[in-house]
Amino acid sequence: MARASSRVVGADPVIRIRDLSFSYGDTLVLEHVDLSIERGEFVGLIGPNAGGKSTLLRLILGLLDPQIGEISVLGRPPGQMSRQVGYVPQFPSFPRDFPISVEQVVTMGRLGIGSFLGWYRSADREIVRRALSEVDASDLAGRPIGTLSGGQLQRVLMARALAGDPEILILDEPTANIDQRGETSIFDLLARLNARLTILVVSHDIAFISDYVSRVACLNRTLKCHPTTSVDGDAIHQLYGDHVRLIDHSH
Ligand SMILES: Nc1ncnc2c1ncn2[C@@H]1O[C@H](COP(=O)(O)OP(=O)(O)OP(=O)(O)O)[C@@H](O)[C@H]1O
Repeated sequence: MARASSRVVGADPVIRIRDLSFSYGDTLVLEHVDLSIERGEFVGLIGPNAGGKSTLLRLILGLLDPQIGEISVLGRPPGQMSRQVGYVPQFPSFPRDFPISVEQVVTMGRLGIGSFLGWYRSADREIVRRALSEVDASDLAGRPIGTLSGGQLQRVLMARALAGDPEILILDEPTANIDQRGETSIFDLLARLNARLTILVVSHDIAFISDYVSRVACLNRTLKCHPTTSVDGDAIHQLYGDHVRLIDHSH
């Protein structure tokens, strides 16, 4: 099993968040959040339900605008850098007979990048083929998207994000509906991708992700960062009570 990245991470923030606060109406969801993620980092974002994790991701993706504070992605406002950010959303599901193949889903990751007309077409197909191969899903290319298992679907959605040739990969609970073997295999794949991509992944499973990530950001309206070495069960229970899943994967 791959373990936390040993890459040298320099002072080159790809995501910088300063004093960010965000409310939905009267409900304050994020308060004075500061976070700087360096190029090459593999950061786990954890926290209780409704702690604001998905909201923070939406702000980083430029789908929401900060009301107070600043976010920059690769030195620019988030919405301007969407091509450089690959996103794998939470719990997607498709009806079994949804008439789109895996290859077509991954090709959507090229939308807005190349033209699908003329000579770009074969280049796009080659990139899609490579993305599927990188996530070990080449054999799924012709399958209808609705017939995949949870783990297969996650890999395909990762391929879709990779097809856009991003610098940053953001995943919202990629293993929420997957058994432990599938979870290990997805995180081994992320560890491999971390050789060339900065990764931010939301998870509830702190014990598991500690083996992979270099840093854990704990979000419960406010945010605290910990190096993985200092995150233990007691620390997490003090912060969140029983809301965060702690699983011993050593068996
Ligand atoms: N579009 C919205 N309008 C109003 N309130 C919202 C909206 N989206 C989220 N919320 C609320 O904001 C809070 C934070 O939600 P968010 O989805 O960011 O948390 P989360 O940490 O991702 O939760 P989970 O772990 O359950 O996915 C919750 O109370 C949620 O109900």
